Amino acid sequence: MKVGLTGGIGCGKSTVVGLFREAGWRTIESDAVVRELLATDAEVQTQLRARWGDAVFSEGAVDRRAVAARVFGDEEALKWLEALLHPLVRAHWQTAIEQAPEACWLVEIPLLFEKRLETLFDLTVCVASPPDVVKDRMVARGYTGAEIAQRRERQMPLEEKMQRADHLISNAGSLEFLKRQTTRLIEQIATA
Ligand SMILES: CC(C)(COP(=O)(O)OP(=O)(O)OC[C@H]1O[C@@H](n2cnc3c(N)ncnc32)[C@H](O)[C@@H]1O)[C@@H](O)C(=O)NCCC(=O)NCCS
Ligand SMILES: Nc1ncnc2c1ncn2[C@@H]1O[C@H](COP(=O)(O)OP(=O)(O)OP(=O)(O)O)[C@@H](O)[C@H]1O
Repeated sequence: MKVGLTGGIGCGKSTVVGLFREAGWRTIESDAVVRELLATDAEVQTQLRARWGDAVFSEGAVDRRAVAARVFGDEEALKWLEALLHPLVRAHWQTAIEQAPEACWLVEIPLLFEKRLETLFDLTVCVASPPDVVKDRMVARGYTGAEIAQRRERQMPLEEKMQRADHLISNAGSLEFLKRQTTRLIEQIATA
């Protein structure tokens, strides 16, 4: 079973991934794979340095905030970064799944529908939170309102993701509420 998980920025994707993992699922988070590539992949770092120089490095490591400032307001720059990273991210999760194709896999992909990857999965799940709730949670994590808005503008509207997904999880309330729905969904998938 292969499930693709998506949702808007800060809607709770990573939290849902953690709940599936606790339930014994194998999980992959695209955002975490990207962070790993930026932190450790020499070729990716060489490409970033060739494009933006030392301005996107801090003490030898990629400065993600500096990269974000360059790409989220510049469509061409974002396209370039996506072309560099997306094939590597996709190869990462496809290779992992190939090694245990019969296992239950949950793959978190923020741009699941934007990049038309949904056909690669048996089921899709969207986790959704209202914009004001997202803002409070993301500001608490150090993002500014402008940074959140810029990322959101680069994504399909959340309502459309919700309509396209096979299952919806509402993360408008407490963590307990989120956990109850996710547990119920995991049971439903297991017995389907
Ligand atoms: C620009 C980068 C360095 C900023 O890193 P940062 O740690 O601040 O953000 P993080 O990676 O945790 O992403 C946070 C959220 O931003 C949104 N986001 C990230 N990349 C994109 C994108 N290409 N388009 C739209 N939204 C995006 C997602 O909702 C994501 O969950 C990083 O997001 C990046 O390299 N993005 C390009 C690769 C990509 O498309 N990743 C997302 C799916 S594979
Ligand atoms: N129901 C909730 N109640 C309180 N805090 C929550 C709840 N759900 C998520 N959070 C917190 O909100 C923040 C965003 O959640 P999470 O990281 O799971 O979202 P995400 O969709 O993966 O975010 P991103 O788009 O940045 O990758 C985190 O700090 C998380 O701990």
